Amino acid sequence: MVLAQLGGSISRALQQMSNATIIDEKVLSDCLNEISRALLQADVQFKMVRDMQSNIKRIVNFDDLAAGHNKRRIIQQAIFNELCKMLDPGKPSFTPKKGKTSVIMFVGLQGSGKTTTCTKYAYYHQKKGWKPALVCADTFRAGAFDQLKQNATKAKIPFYGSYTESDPVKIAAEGVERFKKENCDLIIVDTSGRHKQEAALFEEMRQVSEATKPDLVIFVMDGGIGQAAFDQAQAFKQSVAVGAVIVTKMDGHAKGGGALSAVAATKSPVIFIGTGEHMDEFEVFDVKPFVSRLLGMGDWSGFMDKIHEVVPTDQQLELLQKLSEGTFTLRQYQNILKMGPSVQVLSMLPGFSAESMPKGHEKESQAKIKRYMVMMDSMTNAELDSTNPKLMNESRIRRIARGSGRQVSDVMDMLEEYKRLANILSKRKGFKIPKKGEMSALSRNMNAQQLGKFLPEHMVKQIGGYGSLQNLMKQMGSKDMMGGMFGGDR
Ligand SMILES: Nc1nc2c(ncn2[C@@H]2O[C@H](COP(=O)(O)OP(=O)(O)OP(=O)(O)O)[C@@H](O)[C@H]2O)c(=O)[nH]1
Repeated sequence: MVLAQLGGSISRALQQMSNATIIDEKVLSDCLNEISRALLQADVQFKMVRDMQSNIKRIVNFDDLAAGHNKRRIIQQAIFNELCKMLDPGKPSFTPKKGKTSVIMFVGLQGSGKTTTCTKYAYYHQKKGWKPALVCADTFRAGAFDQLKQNATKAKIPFYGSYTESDPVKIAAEGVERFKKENCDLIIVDTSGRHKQEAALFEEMRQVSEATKPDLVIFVMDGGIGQAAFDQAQAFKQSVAVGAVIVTKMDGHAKGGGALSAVAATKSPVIFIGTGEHMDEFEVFDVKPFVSRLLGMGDWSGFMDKIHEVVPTDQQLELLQKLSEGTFTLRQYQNILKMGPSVQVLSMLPGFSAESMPKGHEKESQAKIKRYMVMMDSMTNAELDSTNPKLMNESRIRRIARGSGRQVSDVMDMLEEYKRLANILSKRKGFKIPKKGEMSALSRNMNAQQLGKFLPEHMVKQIGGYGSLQNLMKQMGSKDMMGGMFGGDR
C-alpha cells in the first residue's frame, strides 16, 4: 500500500520538525516541502498540494505567534486539519435508512471494480440486517450479468438482470420496481462501464438515473488511477449527481492520492474503500481516523472496534497487554489475523506505520490468512501461549502440518512470518493500557493527561504534547475515540 509510505513520509517530516530545537520559518518550510513531496508522489493533485501548503503557512504566521505559543502544536494541528479538509467535502453523503427503501446507483469506468463493489456494499449491509437487492443494468459488457449473478448467489442476495434485453434503462427500471414491491430497503443498480469516458456512457447513465431516481449515486474509482482521477471524477459528476465515492484496490499498488482528488472533484466524501477481491475486503472510510493513521497517531477507535468484533472477550485485555509489553505470542498473532491482514490492523496502533512492517505482509491475502488460521487451530494451548522460540521443534512442526493437512514448509513459513512480526513488535512496545477497573470510568471522562498515561512518551511528544492530544481528542470526538479505545458506550 503506497499510502502507507505516504504516512511514513509525513510522520517522519513531523518527527524531524519535532526534533528541531527552534521551530522557525525554515523548519516549517522544510517540513511542508517534505510533506508536499510525499503527497505528490502519492498522486495527489498539484493544485491541492499547493493550496494546502499556502493555507498552513497562512495559519502558522510566525509574526503573529507570540513567544510561548506552542508552534509545534499549532503546526501539527494545522497539518491535521488541512489533510482532513482535503478528504472531507464538508457535507456527509446521503445515508440510507434500514427499513426504508433507498435506490443506490453505482457508476465508474470499466474495470474500476464497480460490479465487485456493488456486491460488497450489498453484503456489508446484509450482514447488518438490511434487505439489499442487486440490479444489473450493465448490458455493455458481456458477462457482467453473470458476474453479478454469481456474486449475488454466493452472498444470497436477490438480483435482477437479463441475458436478452439490451436496454439498460428498461432493466434498471424493472429491477427497481420489482424490488420496491418486495420491500427491499437497499436497491443497488450496477451500470455499464466503458474503457474511457465517452458520450454514450454518460448519456446512458443519465437515462438510467432518470428512470430509477436514485437517492445516492456512488462513483467507484480504482485507487491506482493516479493524476487522472480528478478529470475522471469531474466528468462523472457533470453527468450524474455523484454523492459519494468508493475507492477500490487499496490493497495493491494503489497510491491512493487520487482519492483525495476525487473528493475535490465531486465534492463528495469517500465512504468505503475496497481492500481486496474478496467480499469481506471492504472498509468504512472515516476521515479523521484515516488522517490520524497517516500521521502515525494510530486509530484507537478502529483498532478497538476490530478487537471487540472478532477477539473473544476473555482474550481482549490480554492481547492489548501483550502488545504493549512487546511480547507477541502465536495466540496474539492468531487474534490479529482474525482482525484482518496484520499490516492493516497494526497500523492502527500509534507509532506503527505499515512501512515498518516486514516485506511481504502487504500480500497477506484472505487465502493465506485462512491457511494460517487452520494451522494455528492444530496447535496446542502451550504452543499458542509460549514465548519460548525453541519450543517449536521438528516433531511439533510435523504434527501441526499433519493435523492441518499442510506441508511442513507451510508451517515453517507461517512461523517465520510470526517471528518477523514479533521482532518488530518487541521493538515498538511501550503503549500502556488501563487496568481493568479503570476502563469504564476512563472511557467517559478522560482528559489528555489521563490518556497520555497510556501512551509512550515519544508518542505524546510526536503528537505535540498534551495540548495537542487534548485537541486531537476534541477533533476526533473524545467519546468516539475513548469509547472505541476502552470499550465504553458508543
Ligand atoms: N485487489 C483488488 N481487486 C479488486 C477490488 N475491487 C475489484 N477488484 C477486481 O478488479 C477487477 C475488475 O472488477 P469488476 O467488478 O469486474 O469491474 P467493473 O468496474 O464492474 O467492470 P465493468 O463491469 O466492466 O464496468 C476484478 O478482477 C475484481 O476482482 C479491490 O478492492 N482489490
